[in-house]
Amino acid sequence: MLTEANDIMVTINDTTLRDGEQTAGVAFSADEKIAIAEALSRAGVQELEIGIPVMGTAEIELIQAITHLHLPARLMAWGRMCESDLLAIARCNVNIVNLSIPVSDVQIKHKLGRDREWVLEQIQAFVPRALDLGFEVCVGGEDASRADSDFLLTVAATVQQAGAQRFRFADTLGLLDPFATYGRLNLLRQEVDIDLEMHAHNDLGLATANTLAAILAGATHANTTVNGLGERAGNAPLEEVVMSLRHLYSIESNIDTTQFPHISQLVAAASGRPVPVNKSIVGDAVFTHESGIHVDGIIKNPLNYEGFSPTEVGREHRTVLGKHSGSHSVIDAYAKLGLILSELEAHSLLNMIRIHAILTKCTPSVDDLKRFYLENAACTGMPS
Ligand SMILES: CC(=O)SCCNC(=O)CCNC(=O)[C@H](O)C(C)(C)COP(=O)(O)OP(=O)(O)OC[C@H]1O[C@@H](n2cnc3c(N)ncnc32)[C@H](O)[C@@H]1OP(=O)(O)O
Ligand SMILES: O=C(O)CCC(=O)C(=O)O
Repeated sequence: MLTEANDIMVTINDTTLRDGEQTAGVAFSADEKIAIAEALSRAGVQELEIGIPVMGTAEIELIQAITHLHLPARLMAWGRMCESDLLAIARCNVNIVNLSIPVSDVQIKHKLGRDREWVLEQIQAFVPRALDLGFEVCVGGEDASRADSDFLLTVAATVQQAGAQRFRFADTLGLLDPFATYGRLNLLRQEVDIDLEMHAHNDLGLATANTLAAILAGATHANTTVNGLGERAGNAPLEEVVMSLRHLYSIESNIDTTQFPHISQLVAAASGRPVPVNKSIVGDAVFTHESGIHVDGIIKNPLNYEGFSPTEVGREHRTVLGKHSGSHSVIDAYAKLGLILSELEAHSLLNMIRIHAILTKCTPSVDDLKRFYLENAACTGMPS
């Protein structure tokens, strides 16, 4: 049975600075990492996964630079569940350590050359050691979506018995759909009492949907990245998960969503990965309307064509003229220039606007509109 959505509390753990930076070709500078961490924390993101200490001294220094900011956000470092990574993490002042271990047979055998028993022994050995170092411990189940179902439950039970506070379910290859995600997380929820975190990848375009499904099934934490940055097709975008939770399920993450455009631009610039114009929530064009019927509806009442107000995410509606405009759009656009049109003038100008849009594939500028007005007046002999 579905959990009652309004009883659900979700903690966002944003991994832009870990999995986000793993995007091929992306490397943040120290200043960029600090600026992103500050912006996310200022917006109210509760947890940040900020790096991989075993990468070396430079990375540890960067992680330490962020811990020294004493941000309100709780900080997590990532490592493999092995000696070298735990020793490196021990040099960092983070609150939470994520110790990652493959849990699918394919990775246990073909990546590590080990067996299931070894995985359970590692968990039993390393979780207490990380706890002794004073960290809150999350065990990252890499490739959990391809793990044998019964073994995954044994892993989760072992994680709980070992004393860890959280198990991260990683759909490492982005292979699940929301129904399978719900089923997997629901079984885990019944097996253990510890926190569960969903880490989704977007290879099939389902990262947000799978993250929501995991939360409805009882996941307490959602791993996200700004703009959906991350390995290959990326992770679940922060802005999509937060807005979907709010608008689909009335689950409030207490994040200042008006900060999304700023954070998105910051990450886009630092990563060199521009935001597609049609990217939900933060794309440049997602609150821009051209179609005549839509613009007419928006002019009459924005509720006609908005699922949520763009002001909620620090944006505003924009209407433009083009091939699909109607006469109301034209009258409105000219009124904004102080020119009151008759119906007849609006229709003539609409024809000129359509021709312009077809020839140039651009919306007309203010200068174009003024020129069309004068040309139309000259043709019809009307006073301009
Ligand atoms: C799904 C994920 O996103 S996991 C996170 C992936 N992120 C990254 O890899 C980014 C940072 N990585 C790095 O800087 C480097 O890969 C390091 C420092 C972690 C390791 O570097 P190297 O020691 O040179 O090893 P390399 O990366 O070539 O190979 C990975 C090794 O880790 C092992 N490994 C992988 N996962 C685990 C694990 N959870 N526990 C233990 N060992 C692991 C592999 O088996 C391999 O070791 P092997 O040669 O003994 O088989
Ligand atoms: O094990 C983890 O913490 C998750 C690692 C990861 O990024 C993934 O599996 O996609």
